[in-house]
Amino acid sequence: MKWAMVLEPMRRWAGQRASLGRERMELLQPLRTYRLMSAGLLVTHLLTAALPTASAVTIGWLTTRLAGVVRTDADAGTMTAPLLCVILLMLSEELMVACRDVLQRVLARHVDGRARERIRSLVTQPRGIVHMENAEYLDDVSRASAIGPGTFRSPGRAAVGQVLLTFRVLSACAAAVLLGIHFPLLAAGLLAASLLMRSVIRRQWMYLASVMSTGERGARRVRYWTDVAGGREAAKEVRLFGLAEWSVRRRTREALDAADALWQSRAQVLGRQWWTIGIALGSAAASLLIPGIAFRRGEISVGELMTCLTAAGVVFQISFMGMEAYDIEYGLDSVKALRRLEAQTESNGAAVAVDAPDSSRATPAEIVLEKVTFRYTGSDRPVLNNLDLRIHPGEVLAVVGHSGAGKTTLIKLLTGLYEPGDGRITVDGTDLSDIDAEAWRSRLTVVFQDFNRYPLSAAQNVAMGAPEALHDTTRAVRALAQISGGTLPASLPSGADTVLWSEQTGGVDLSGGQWQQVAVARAMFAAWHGRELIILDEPTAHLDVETESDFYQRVVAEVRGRSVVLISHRMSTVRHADRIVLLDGGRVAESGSHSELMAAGGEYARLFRLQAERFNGPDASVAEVRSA
Ligand SMILES: Nc1ncnc2c1ncn2[C@@H]1O[C@H](COP(=O)(O)OP(=O)(O)OP(=O)(O)O)[C@@H](O)[C@H]1O
Repeated sequence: MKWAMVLEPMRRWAGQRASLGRERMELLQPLRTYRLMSAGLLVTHLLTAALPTASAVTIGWLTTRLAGVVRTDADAGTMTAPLLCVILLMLSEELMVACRDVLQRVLARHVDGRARERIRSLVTQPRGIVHMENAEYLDDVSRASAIGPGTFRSPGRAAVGQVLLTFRVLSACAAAVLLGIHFPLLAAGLLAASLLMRSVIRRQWMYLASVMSTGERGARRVRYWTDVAGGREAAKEVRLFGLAEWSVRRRTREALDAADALWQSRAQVLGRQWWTIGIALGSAAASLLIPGIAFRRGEISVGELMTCLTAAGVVFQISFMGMEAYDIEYGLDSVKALRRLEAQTESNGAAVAVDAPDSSRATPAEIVLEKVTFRYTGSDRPVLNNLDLRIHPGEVLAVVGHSGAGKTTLIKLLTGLYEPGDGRITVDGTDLSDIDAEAWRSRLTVVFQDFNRYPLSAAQNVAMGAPEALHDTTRAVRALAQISGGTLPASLPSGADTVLWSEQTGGVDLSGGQWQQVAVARAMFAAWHGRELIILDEPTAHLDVETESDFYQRVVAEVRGRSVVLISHRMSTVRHADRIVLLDGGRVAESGSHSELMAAGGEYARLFRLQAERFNGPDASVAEVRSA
């Protein structure tokens, strides 16, 4: 029992050391890619580690000669050789440090560049993005991507920092051996005390680094409120609603809250410094007194005294945390976050590619949703619940339903951005999860409600619908003209070449409706470039009545032959669809053509009448309903 009490902490300590060693070795892995530079770095390190010990010996030699000159009137020329050696060693040390620093910087940049590339490929992976809305995932993206010059997390600086630290320890050990020739106990004690001090300070910094790491979410909130308080996006509402002062106060409060935990931990760490100060004072006193007393007693010469004092100084230096220690701790945080992102991406399951992009298909695929259930992370309520839906090849399917019914979620499942929790989606009988995500994406196009607005020309903004055909400006302009009845390109200062970004000279910003025309033109352009499934989420929400009334002829008829999924709250937009489904309670509650659903007199008919009444009054509604 007693043995167990002693052995258990030792076992735990050994386990911690081993895992620390593994983590540190992992930091060095990326350096293997740059063998030549890494070899150069090792050479400069070896020399900079050996030079302080050599300097200690030479300073002792010089002091002995100096004492000889002073005491015995010996020829001053005897000092020339040791003096030259000291100067040469000092210059070499400076030169080596300069070379080492340059190599370190270049290597760190290379490693960071690779890490950034890896993060980019992970966060832009084509499949399964539901985890991206996870706060933990976003924390890890922030931790992993805050790298490079000017930021404190850098796997590159951590790697070169680890090499530097190893050589600093080696240099301290070499100096301890030199000191140990005369004072073995002092050398062993000083080395142990210096390493202990370093370990205590390191633990404190690790603790602070972990507090900083958990502050990512707070930092994101501060960035958000900074944008609200001073950014362009929120400027209109902030000024109109008189929110300027309030938003600045809110930002300040968020910033103080975010900093609070760190300040408290810093105060805690500072309060515990007496420990390290005590060890430092004891070590310094022993390093000066023991050789000093030995010299007074005549046990060592003045040269040996100088050698011992210089060597003790080199050993003692290891107790100080250089910048490399912070680089290691913070960089390690970034490396661990990257590993977690990799694990998360793998757990999302990279699909086996069984299908190739095929834009030359004669008919679009049949898409079937079988008993699909989906709930968002952290929510018990399924948004889609045992949903069955078949999208026939080439049909125009309208999806309607109340706000929050799950229409946009359905799109994200169809496009493979999300994966069903239960049930499955098949494309011509093949499970969507078995189809290569990128190949599937190349067969469809989507206009989301919050589509992207690129700071590019109008034509390029349209052509982003089929990036492989960015050069095809003719069709991009045609799509834009088609959706706007020719008005949009004509109204722009440089036509379709006008950059849609007011911050660029000659650039302009568009109205909400004009932007929507660009987005819909993007879908048409994509259809002309072989996309077989066209998904439009509220494509007419911002369009004027005239453009909306022509929407079907201008857009849907134009992409006939492809399957179209059309989501809209505007019944006038959806009524011409081949089939309309109404989502309710996570399932398809009604399905049929406009006239079938009107005849059935269900929820769709009620919603249609309600909208018709609003536009035309109750009488017109009756006429509209009859004619439907
Ligand atoms: N990222 C998310 N995390 C958690 N819940 C979400 C998320 N996105 C949507 N939801 C929830 O899922 C439900 C369905 O949302 P969805 O956007 O699919 O509805 P919708 O039918 O498209 O609504 P609308 O017609 O207003 O666009 C809503 O209750 C919404 O709160």
